[in-house]
Order: sequence, then structure tokens, then C-alpha cells
Amino acid sequence: MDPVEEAKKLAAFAAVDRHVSKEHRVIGIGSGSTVPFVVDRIREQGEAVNRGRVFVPTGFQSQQLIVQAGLTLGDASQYPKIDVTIDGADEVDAQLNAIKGGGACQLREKVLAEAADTWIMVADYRKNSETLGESWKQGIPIEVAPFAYVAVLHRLAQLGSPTTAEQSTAVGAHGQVLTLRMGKAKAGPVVSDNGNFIIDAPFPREMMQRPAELLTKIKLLTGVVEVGLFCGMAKAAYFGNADGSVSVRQTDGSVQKVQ
Ligand SMILES: O=C(CO)[C@H](O)[C@H](O)COP(=O)(O)O
Repeated sequence: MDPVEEAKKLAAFAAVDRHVSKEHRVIGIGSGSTVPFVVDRIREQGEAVNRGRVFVPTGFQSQQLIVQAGLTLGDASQYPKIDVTIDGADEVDAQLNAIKGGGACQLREKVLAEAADTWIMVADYRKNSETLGESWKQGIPIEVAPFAYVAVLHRLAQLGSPTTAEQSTAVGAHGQVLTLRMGKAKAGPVVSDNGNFIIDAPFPREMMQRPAELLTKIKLLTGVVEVGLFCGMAKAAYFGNADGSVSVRQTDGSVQKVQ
């Protein structure tokens, strides 16, 4: 297996083994390429355990994973309280703040993170940073109501006062280029599972060092539906390493190596 894939698998398996117990009945399943390993490990807990459980997805991809694994699908509207949610991340800082939304699922991901008694992130070693924005350069994914996207681009640029603003990009005062995320095998923008657009907005390091403050500012912009900054939410983050170990970062900043 490719070393990065192996690292994702290690993180996912370790997180499931430590946080998904037999007693858990309602389990949130996140999005991204690490999450299939989460579902594999949960399946390995056996049919008898999984028969009594319901799995709530953060989007179309995880819904498919749940159905294909033969697990019982639930909806966030039926299960406002979740025992544990395990999700991927695009980057995690030393305080367990995270950038999420690389797969455009941050709205549902945040709903399931908030609903969960325990929210755990799983990722490979490339996502383990001191400060957000160190390795994830494309910016903070921001879900916006389609009709408001140009206004939001302008407002985001103004969070540092703009120099120019066009239809699908804007340049902020710090020279950062904010872009409307475009489809890869589709003409036009990426449309989220909720029918919204995604803006990717990079911010300078000094602002990324205070992610909770930045989150509040962005969230207050009219037209913003959800921001891909998850601050103070995770109980732990599991990072698979290239050497086959797993680093577990806790809320107090401590890091333990397991395996
Ligand atoms: O936030 C997400 C989707 O919106 C994903 O969890 C994030 O992109 C991580 O994905 P991967 O495990 O593929 O690196």
C-alpha cells in the first residue's frame, strides 16, 4: 500500500479501536479519503455489534460508504445526539483547531461534530501542523449561498481591505487570492450537498494563528452558510506516521505515540 494510504489506515484503525465502543449506538461518519478505513474497522467489530447501531453521514460520500458496508443509515434530523463522530481533516494545528471542507462537506461535518459527545479527527502525517495554513495553502473553505457569492468574495477581501474584486476571484489587502471553487469534471462551480457554492479564502499567517477569531469574523458575513474552521471541538486527533506509528494529539497539546 502507498505510505500515505497506509498512514490514513493506521490513524483510522487506532481511532476506532479507542473511541468506538460496543455500547455506542449512534455513530457519525465523516468525509474524505481517510474515512473509508474508519468504516472498514467499524465493520470488523462484527455484525452482532453493528446490528443495533445507526450511522449518520456527513454527506453523499459517507452515505454511500455506510450503505455499501451494509450498515444502518440514519439522518441528522433523527439523531441530534451522537455518541461519537470520526472525521478527516485537511490540516490540524497544535491546539486541535482544524481546516475542513476540502471535500465541500463542512456544514454537515460541523453539525455532526457539535452533535457528538466525542468528536475525533483522523489524518495522515501531512496534516499535522503547528499553525493552520502551513501545509493547506488553498485557503479556508467557506460555504456560501449561491446568490450572495460575489458579495461574500468582496466582504472576505475587505477583512483586510480589497484591491480588486472580480466575479469569481478577489484579492485581499494581504495579496491573498480568494476563489470560487470550480468543478473538475464539470463546467461551473462546485455545488455542495446542500446546493451551495464554496469559496477558498487564504489568510495571512498572523490571522491563521488566531483561528477562532477569524472564524467569528467570517461567520458573521451575510451569505456565509458555514466556515471550514473547526475550533475547540475535537477530543483528539490521530495522525498516521510514515514509520508505521500513530501520533495522538490531545486538547491539552500533549502528543502520545501509539503502536
Ligand atoms: O473536510 C473534509 C471534507 O469536506 C475531509 O474530511 C477532508 O478534506 C479530509 O479528507 P482526506 O481524509 O481525504 O484528507
